[in-house]
Amino acid sequence: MTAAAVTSPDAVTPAVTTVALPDSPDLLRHLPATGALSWVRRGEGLVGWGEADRLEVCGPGALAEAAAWWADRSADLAVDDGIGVPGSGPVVFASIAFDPAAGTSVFVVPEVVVGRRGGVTWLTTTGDADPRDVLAGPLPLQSAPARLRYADGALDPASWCSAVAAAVARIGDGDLAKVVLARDLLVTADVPLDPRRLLDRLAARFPDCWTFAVDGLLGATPELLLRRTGRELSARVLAGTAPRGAGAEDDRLAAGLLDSAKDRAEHALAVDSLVQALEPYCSALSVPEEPSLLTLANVRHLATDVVGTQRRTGARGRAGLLELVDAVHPTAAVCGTPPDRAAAVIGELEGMDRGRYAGPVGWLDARGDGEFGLALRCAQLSDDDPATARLFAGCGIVAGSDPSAELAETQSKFAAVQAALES
Ligand SMILES: C=C(O[C@H]1C=CC=C(C(=O)O)[C@@H]1O)C(=O)O
Repeated sequence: MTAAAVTSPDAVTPAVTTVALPDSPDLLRHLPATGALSWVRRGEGLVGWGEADRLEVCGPGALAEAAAWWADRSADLAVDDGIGVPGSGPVVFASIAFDPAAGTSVFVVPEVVVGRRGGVTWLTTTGDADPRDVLAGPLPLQSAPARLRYADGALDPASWCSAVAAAVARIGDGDLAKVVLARDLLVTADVPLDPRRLLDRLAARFPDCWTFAVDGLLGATPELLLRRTGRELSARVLAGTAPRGAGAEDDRLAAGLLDSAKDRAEHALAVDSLVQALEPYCSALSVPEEPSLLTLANVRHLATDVVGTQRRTGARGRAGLLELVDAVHPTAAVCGTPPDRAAAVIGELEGMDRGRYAGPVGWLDARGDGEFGLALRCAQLSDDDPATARLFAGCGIVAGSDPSAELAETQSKFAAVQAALES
């Protein structure tokens, strides 16, 4: 069966030009009020806007279809790239559904991109895009909403805790080893939400995360699903979370996370799922034996940075980034172990459509380099009402998980976007 795709009707083959820009330390401030595209960490990355081309795709084979579409489109472009680094020249931003066979994945080729890497800043334009707005300098942000109202999403807290208890019982019965259960929270502001303000606040509070935006899904994710630079592949796997505390309590919580057998088991399943999927594509793969701690403003995670080299020959050596993403997603950081049983339990117990939450999000260039994170700590802005959004947070459930502790963990994770909305 082929995937159902919606593309721009009369795509032409425009010219793509990349030129150096004077240093521009705050990429996010260049974004216009609507249509923000972003992948920024510590002031480097890419922002974009406008749509030179777009693909929406859904169904079995969706990512293979998207890869063929991008190969076809990018091969046709007349490219003048005076910079020649990953992310310069033609790029496509992507936000892939958690389940690409059932949900819609979105690919956007911007008209304008501003990028920064290793202190070098550039501007890429496609077709007749007019870059004068960029060169005019950063735009002011709108003021924060005076009032925000929160409402339960699909499940209220008590029902979600029952779902966690049911998952723990399934794990106890031996049906599966781990499942990631998520919940959503609805937010309504007294004024339209300003995506630029949200991105600005997220980037300031979460410098170690990737601040992303594609087609109204905005967030700051700490988890790198897969980066490809030439034949080098890298990932940051996260699973196992502790709250932050004040003073000595914070140190105690950090030590407790590193020592927690439950969190280590939950983490190991996530690392194993990535490694097993990536290994066939690699001639070398380096996986630290012990996880490290990643400390964020709201939570701490167990983290493992994996680095590999893609095979030089054979079909797997030629696999593009989207094929690799298709192979590794969903890891047990967002789905579970074994993945098919975990996906069934998610469908049965979560009571909501994840959409693009917990799906791969990032960018890809015409050389095949790119970066994909997992869309976590994020908000889906509503198409219908610009003052409302849906926030998401999930937790890995394993043997011994306590529903009320998992509920508290979702609240700590929601706090990332809530703080950005409120400041
Ligand atoms: C599914 C989420 O987080 C994942 C990533 C890091 C830690 C996780 C955990 O400890 O449960 C989750 O696996 C989320 O933030 O919505």
